[in-house]
Amino acid sequence: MTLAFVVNSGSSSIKWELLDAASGSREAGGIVERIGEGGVDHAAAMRSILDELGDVHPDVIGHRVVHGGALFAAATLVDDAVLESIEELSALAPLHNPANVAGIRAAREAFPGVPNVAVFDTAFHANMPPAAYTYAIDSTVAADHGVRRYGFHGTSYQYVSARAADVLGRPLDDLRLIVLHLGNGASVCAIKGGVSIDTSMGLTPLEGLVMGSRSGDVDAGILFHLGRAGFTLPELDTLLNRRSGMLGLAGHTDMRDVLAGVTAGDASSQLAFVVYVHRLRHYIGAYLAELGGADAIVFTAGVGENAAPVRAAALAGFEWAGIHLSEERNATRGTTVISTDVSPVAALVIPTNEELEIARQAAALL
Ligand SMILES: Nc1ncnc2c1ncn2[C@@H]1O[C@H](COP(=O)(O)OP(=O)(O)O)[C@@H](O)[C@H]1O
Ligand SMILES: CC(=O)OP(=O)(O)O
Ligand SMILES: [Mg+2]
Repeated sequence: MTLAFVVNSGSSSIKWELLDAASGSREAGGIVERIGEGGVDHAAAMRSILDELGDVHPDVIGHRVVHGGALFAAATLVDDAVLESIEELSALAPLHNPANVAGIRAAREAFPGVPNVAVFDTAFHANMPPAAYTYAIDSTVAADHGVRRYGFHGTSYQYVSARAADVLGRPLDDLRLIVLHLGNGASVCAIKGGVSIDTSMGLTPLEGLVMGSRSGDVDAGILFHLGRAGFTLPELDTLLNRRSGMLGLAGHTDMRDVLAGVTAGDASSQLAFVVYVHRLRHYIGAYLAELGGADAIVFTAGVGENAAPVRAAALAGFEWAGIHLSEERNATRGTTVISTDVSPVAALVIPTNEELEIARQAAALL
């Protein structure tokens, strides 16, 4: 048994678990939400988690670190130099990396001598081809400032793609998968033989899909237009990262509220829903082209695992590509295979487990 303490620190929450990395058996766990509201910061949240944890002796501590930049292509044992690099990458992920650094500092202090491992969201995408990760801007400016596409949610993609191969009973090496990680932050990944060949998030976790409060893809010209109208840089950052997406369109970040609004006939919720789905379909089509067809389309994370109407709308009319959804299976909670028996492309719902994947990768470095 390898007892792992896992800290999954997001922009506004910390999920934690104490588990056996070998068996996956969970000893304790919890979540602190709404960090940043009411004076609670990530350091205070970590102190309350450590209090709740009490007198335990983990063999290893695994941390989700969102941005590893071009420096980290795999999970890494944390020393002072690594911690400093993660801190320097905060410029590329200001909502996430400072929280990850605070979590690592608190864990080192609470458990002296226990190894800490950083597991990066970006690592899974480290082998994307240049055609997918290069922005067509002045190459000197891009090189000087680390401006390229990195991609995120990689720990989730790694876990879910391996599970998809289990479900399909085929080796991951042979599979073309389109995985949609639809949480509060959301992205999609084209995975060929277990390798990410493209993903919708870019330099930061802002690009791509419509999210709870993030816009996803927009014309960069919008920034100049609003800048000339007097918006400051921090205001533009807040606008696109915190006041856009479903919140900006419908007044709710939570898909449950948007779906309730759709049912109640609320016009702004209906618009938010069709914009959200339109973007999903855009990427499914693009990744079908990039992969040369798919063996499975996989839904995961809060929205992907729970919102049947989103899955149905995302895959409607894709029969031409061999995707045949079973309405009945899709509507039945807890069903893994939601395509029909004759569908050439499988549609799957696979709950993600970033904590278990982090525990395994952390334990593997001991
Ligand atoms: N039953 C449900 N129906 C629709 N959406 C849901 C349901 N349960 C959760 N969600 C959505 O999942 C989101 C959270 O997903 P999660 O993967 O936990 O996100 P994150 O890790 O980014 O916080 C919520 O914002 C909510 O919109
Ligand atoms: C990278 C990212 O968007 O993370 P989250 O979904 O936890 O906000
Ligand atoms: Mg998440």
